[in-house]
Amino acid sequence: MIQIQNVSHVIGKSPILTGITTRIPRHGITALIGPNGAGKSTLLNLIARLTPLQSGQITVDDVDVSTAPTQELALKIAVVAQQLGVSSRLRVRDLVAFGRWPHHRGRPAQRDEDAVDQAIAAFDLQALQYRFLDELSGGQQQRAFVAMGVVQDTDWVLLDEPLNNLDMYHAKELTAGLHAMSRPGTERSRSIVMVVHEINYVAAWADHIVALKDGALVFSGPPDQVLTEPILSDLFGMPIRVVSIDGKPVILHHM
Ligand SMILES: Nc1ncnc2c1ncn2[C@@H]1O[C@H](COP(=O)(O)OP(=O)(O)OP(=O)(O)O)[C@@H](O)[C@H]1O
Repeated sequence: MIQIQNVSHVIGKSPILTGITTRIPRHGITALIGPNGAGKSTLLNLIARLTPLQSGQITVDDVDVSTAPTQELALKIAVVAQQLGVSSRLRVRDLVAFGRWPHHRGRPAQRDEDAVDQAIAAFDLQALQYRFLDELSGGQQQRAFVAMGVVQDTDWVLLDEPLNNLDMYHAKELTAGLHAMSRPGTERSRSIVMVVHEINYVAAWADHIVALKDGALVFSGPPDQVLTEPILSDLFGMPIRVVSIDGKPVILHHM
């Protein structure tokens, strides 16, 4: 479980997050939702210690992220931050293999190569694995970065907008793949925390939702409690309808 206790964050004099207290359950997919600028990426980066915590406390399975040794954290949490342009002449396979670094610390063994092979296959990257990253489309790059996060073989995988740039087929394949690997009871069950804007993917695949607005926690809980017309309309400041098709919620927001 991730426990977030009274976390606040400021940049300069601007409050970015205020007094966030919530829990993210082990296993399953947790979606961080909310409008642009709500503080979702900031919270994800604080959990992963990409941004130093200013106040409050965050523990991941009882490990305090502020004080945990880097190696311990790297074996517990993988993070795929938003990709803001890739300039490097790095091949896809080399990028994915970076995810194994916390395990081999510079001396890759056969099991590391096997893990890289598996991740490359799982994210449909075989045909692209020897291409340079700057020769890929945005969606192909996105899949390579997610594969690098998953190959790290951690209990927790944090992803910032992993569906960015993906076509419908690959968005569904990626989400279904993350969902499968997060089921409790499977051999290597991960807990996935991801920032998602595509609200119908949240409705279809999330097990738990954390909703933020203006740096504050608006709601957290299971989808059937959060994905309601009043909560979503208030969260995004627009009229939103929730209908049921084949017993599943479908969110209409474009009319
Ligand atoms: N380096 C920075 N300097 C100043 N303000 C920042 C900085 N980084 C982020 N912010 C501000 O912090 C707030 C939260 O940003 P954050 O990226 O966490 O939001 P978000 O919910 O992930 O948004 P989005 O959906 O647009 O990705 C925003 O108002 C943003 O402008």
